[in-house]
Amino acid sequence: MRILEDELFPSTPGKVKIERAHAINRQFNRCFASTSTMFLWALFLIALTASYLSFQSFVDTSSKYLSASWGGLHWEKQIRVSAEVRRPQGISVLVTGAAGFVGSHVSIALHKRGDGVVGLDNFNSYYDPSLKKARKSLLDSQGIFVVEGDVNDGRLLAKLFDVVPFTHVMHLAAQAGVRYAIENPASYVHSNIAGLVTLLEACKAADPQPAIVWASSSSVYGLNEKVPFSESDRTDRPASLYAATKKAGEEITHTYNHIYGLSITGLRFFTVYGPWGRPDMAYFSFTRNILQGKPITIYRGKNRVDLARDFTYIDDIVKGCLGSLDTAEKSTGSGGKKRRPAQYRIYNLGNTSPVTVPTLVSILERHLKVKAKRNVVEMPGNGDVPFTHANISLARAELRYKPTTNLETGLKKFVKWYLRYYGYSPRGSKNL
Ligand SMILES: O=C(O)[C@H]1O[C@H](OP(=O)(O)OP(=O)(O)OC[C@H]2O[C@@H](n3ccc(=O)[nH]c3=O)[C@H](O)[C@@H]2O)[C@H](O)[C@@H](O)[C@@H]1O
Repeated sequence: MRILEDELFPSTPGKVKIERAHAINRQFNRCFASTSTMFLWALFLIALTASYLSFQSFVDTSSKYLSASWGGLHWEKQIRVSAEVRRPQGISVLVTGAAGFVGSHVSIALHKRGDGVVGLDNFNSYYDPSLKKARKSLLDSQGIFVVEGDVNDGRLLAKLFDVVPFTHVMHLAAQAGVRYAIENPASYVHSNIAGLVTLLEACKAADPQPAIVWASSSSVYGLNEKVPFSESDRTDRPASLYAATKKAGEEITHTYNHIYGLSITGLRFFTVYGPWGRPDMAYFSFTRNILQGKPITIYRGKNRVDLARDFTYIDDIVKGCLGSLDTAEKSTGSGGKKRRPAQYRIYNLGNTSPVTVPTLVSILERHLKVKAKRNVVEMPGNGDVPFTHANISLARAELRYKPTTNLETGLKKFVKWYLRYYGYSPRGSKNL
């Protein structure tokens, strides 16, 4: 091979002898012949790969189409039936995050009073999806249809508005949790910012445009120290990325209200708890650990001050959500333009009586009849704030919001549900 190379590419051009030229020629022809064979083989392989890839993408596309969890006449019929209003002056509501904690409760409350409800949920695995599926089964059993899909799916949203002229959207789908933002920041941007914008785009384009009520958070008050927190207080110092995305949501919704005339109400929820709650929250994970005899970690603030939260019971929050939907004015835009200014509101939905975390644990111990193994540590700098406390005068005046369940009573109901749901016998030992 080296000889051939030397001959074909002589170091001194023009020194190839004539008699050797034929030999070179023969070798060159042989070589060319084998190169062209290789070339043909290469072409064949490329063609084979290309056809394999296009076949693969065809299979992908068609299987996506065939296995798509939405679409089709039967699906549309289910949506229409679920969205049917069964009372005079009733509303038809698209509830995002319907298999979530607040979403499932709100959906049931709306359906019970005769409003039309269609749920949307992506059933992600931020926490045990089997709990979300169980909530969905509960909704199914009451005749509420939940579409499996993401708020980032603009096509799906457009289709839903195509099938039903929803009067309202209750937007509760979000990446929740204050401290998880350290681990997975992108999920907050994906759901709380990108997802919100996709939803607002769909609402803007819908005809008629729905009125939107959505979940902001008490965490927007961040490092605010003025208590109780009022809607007019500063919210420009968030302490976590979660809070920052909720604050961004308030600004983004304002923009859509201003430009497109969407009627928008933002609700700042204060640490909502109760039956069918979220396993990532302290009251829930404490209960699990206490029952399993595992230690719980209680964070403590600077100078050994206990952390406190304005824990708010789910039924009170549901009343606040329904009050917001009922008082929401119509959106004023169409075809991408607003005809006149539309309603824009923000409310605190809290309980107005903060309780410290150690007190929360003591209440749980009483209801569970088990002593907790307390491990008190200094609050890590991962987004927590020392306390929350809602001023609810505005919601009281305008939504007739009036919380009635204190932490003692609310946790009793939660524990009752927890023991039953997870199969504990009345004596406290697990029934599995
Ligand atoms: O009100 C809100 O804005 C927020 O309320 C909760 O956030 P958070 O108040 O942090 O609720 P938990 O995670 O249940 O924590 C409650 C308290 O327990 C403390 N904690 C939590 C976990 C733990 O292991 N130990 C512990 O002491 C926290 O520091 C906090 O003071 C929700 O998780 C957020 O989605 C919601 O937006």
